[in-house]
Amino acid sequence: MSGEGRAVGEYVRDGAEIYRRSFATIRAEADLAGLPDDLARVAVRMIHACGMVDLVADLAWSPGVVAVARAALLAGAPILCDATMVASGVTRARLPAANEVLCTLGDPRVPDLARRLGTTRSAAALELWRDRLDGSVVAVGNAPTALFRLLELVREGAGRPAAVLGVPVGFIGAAESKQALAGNGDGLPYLVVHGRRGGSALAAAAVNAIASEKD
Ligand SMILES: C/C1=C2N=C(/C=C3N=C(/C(C)=C4\N[C@@](C)([C@@H]5N=C1[C@](C)(CCC(=O)O)[C@H]5CC(=O)O)[C@@](C)(CC(=O)O)[C@@H]4CCC(=O)O)[C@@](C)(CC(=O)O)[C@@H]\3CCC(=O)O)C(C)(C)[C@@H]/2CCC(=O)O
Repeated sequence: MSGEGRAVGEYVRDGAEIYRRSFATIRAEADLAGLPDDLARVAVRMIHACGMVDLVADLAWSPGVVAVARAALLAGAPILCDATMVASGVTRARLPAANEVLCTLGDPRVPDLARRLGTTRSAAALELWRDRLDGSVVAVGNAPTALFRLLELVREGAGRPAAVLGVPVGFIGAAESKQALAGNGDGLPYLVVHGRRGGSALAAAAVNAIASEKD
């Protein structure tokens, strides 16, 4: 009923305290026991971005992926993002080497490329990654077709990312693209959330956690 319930004034206003309590709640409720320590930190931040403590059950990763991705960022690797939403979510102040954060989806050449290649704009945008792919950290949060295309590019020898954070969301191709990444026979380091769940916020949260040792 309107006018009843908690008074509007009673809520936590201290940002640091909100983060502290959130992370404590996640650590109390999520089953992080099976995760390496560095990945547990990443998982906490990803759960923080989506509110689902059971996300851990769908995580899959290649051994050492967090260390590999962090080393690449420390060495100045660019972060290649499928969606501007992912790129916008990356906290620049956390990046260890003022890393470039690149999303080519809005490039004016992309609509024509997509028509010519008969694919989505998200996948066509990766054609403009060719000279940046080697040693990069790739974050796919939205588009399954981008993740599929990335794997094709790697197969074609276009370049080899240092690590791929593959968490596209959705119903058509999302689960399959993540299975393809996790099953890649190219030894490409990866982190995925299997199934339909994912999203730009999760991809950005993973980058933010890997980028900095601060919570
Ligand atoms: C099929 C697509 C899906 N999009 C999803 C969810 C969201 N997408 C948003 C927005 C704003 C954008 N999505 C595009 C990437 C657009 N989405 C697609 C495509 C049609 C194909 C991608 C694919 O299947 O691989 C794609 C267009 C394309 O040709 O590539 C976007 C570019 C469309 C546009 O506005 O131009 C745009 C991204 C903009 C950017 O950030 O750079 C949503 C915010 C939806 C909304 O607008 O309401 C939402 C965001 C989800 C997120 O966390 O990222 C799905 C569900 C992922 C879906 C793919 C799978 C499916 O089952 O449908």
